[in-house]
Amino acid sequence: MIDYLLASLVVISIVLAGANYLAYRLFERPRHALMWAVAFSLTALQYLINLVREELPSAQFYWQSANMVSFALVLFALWGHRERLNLHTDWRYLLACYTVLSLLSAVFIHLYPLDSVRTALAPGFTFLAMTHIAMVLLRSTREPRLAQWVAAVIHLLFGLTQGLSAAIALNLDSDSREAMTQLYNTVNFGLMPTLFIALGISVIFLLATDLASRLSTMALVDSLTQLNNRRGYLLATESLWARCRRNNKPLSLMIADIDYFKRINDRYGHSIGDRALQHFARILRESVRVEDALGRIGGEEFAVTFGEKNSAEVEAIATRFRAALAREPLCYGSVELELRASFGIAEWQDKDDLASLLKRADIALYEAKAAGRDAVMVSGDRSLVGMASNG
Ligand SMILES: Nc1nc2c(ncn2[C@@H]2O[C@H](COP(=O)(O)OP(=O)(O)OP(=O)(O)O)[C@@H](O)[C@H]2O)c(=O)[nH]1
Repeated sequence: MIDYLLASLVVISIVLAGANYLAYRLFERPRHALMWAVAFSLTALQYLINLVREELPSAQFYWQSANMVSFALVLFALWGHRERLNLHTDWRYLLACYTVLSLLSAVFIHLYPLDSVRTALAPGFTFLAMTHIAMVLLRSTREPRLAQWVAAVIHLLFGLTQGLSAAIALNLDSDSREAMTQLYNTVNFGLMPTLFIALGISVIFLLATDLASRLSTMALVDSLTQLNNRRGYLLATESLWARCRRNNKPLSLMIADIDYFKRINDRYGHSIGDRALQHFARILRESVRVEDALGRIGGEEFAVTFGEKNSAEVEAIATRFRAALAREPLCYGSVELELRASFGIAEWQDKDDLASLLKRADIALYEAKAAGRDAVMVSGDRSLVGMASNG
């Protein structure tokens, strides 16, 4: 019966290792997925060692190998979680931890054979590591929170079961050895497999939700400048718009378009053109507040929506931004490029919807370009009247 259970756990561990490895290969190669793949492979090995226990050369060999594999798999699992949350982990510290634990295990198997300690070492360490994982997951501010909370609770439950195993194991050398062995087996083979499977699923759930949130970010963010793309910008603007409307506050929109950008591409090549876009985006980001909605809405066209600001205030921001552009030319190798841009600004009026506001800012931009470029134009009442009647 126990052999069947162990064989199933070997297969399940291999499946979980494969799923993690696939996640690693198929999507941007996150290192933590690879570490978890190694951890689950080692878990498969550990269950296999248990399965073929009788065939091994000696009990000491069984205990030492089972313990060493167990320490390694737990360390890889922990490392993977820390890596996923961008927490610095010194591998030398992990190696030192592994060496000390393996030596301790050897001492209690060979030098001072103590059933209780050699049995308790692995679950005791797993308890500490799982508690640590649960804590870092709970403290993490990374999205998605729900998947992390689920994983934290399961890791904590798994850790507590391991802690219970360790506590029972520490009493193995007492008078009630038989009862303790029975209790130890009940926890290990009754409770642990279910929690182990739940833990494996929670890790896959973490990878899947990470992937989903990465994909939705990619759908809203421009990969070149890391600003919102047009869709992301419109979404951000809609929520800003709703807030300003609710609070009866002004809202203004600015479109900025780099002048003669085609010439930069033609003269210096596309990669310098890309750098110019990144340079422009960085200065623009630094010129606005985090709460403003900012995005790259076309090739060399950027837009910012300012909550609680009227057009005169935004005009002043545009002027400051132009000065920053002049102060900070793009320097790349021998190339030194001073970027210039034209700006169209429109302030929200009662009859505006987002499309008409954007259109008015666009018309003002067109006027700035027509007036010779490197200029800021604010949408006037005349165009406002025209837009409002359009719609
Ligand atoms: N390097 C680079 N170029 C891009 C990208 N997206 C669009 N472009 C180029 O941007 C240029 C835009 O050219 P135009 O629309 O004529 O604008 P312009 O030369 O800035 O002229 P004005 O706006 O009238 O001052 C085109 O040559 C596009 O190929 C990009 O992601 N990277």
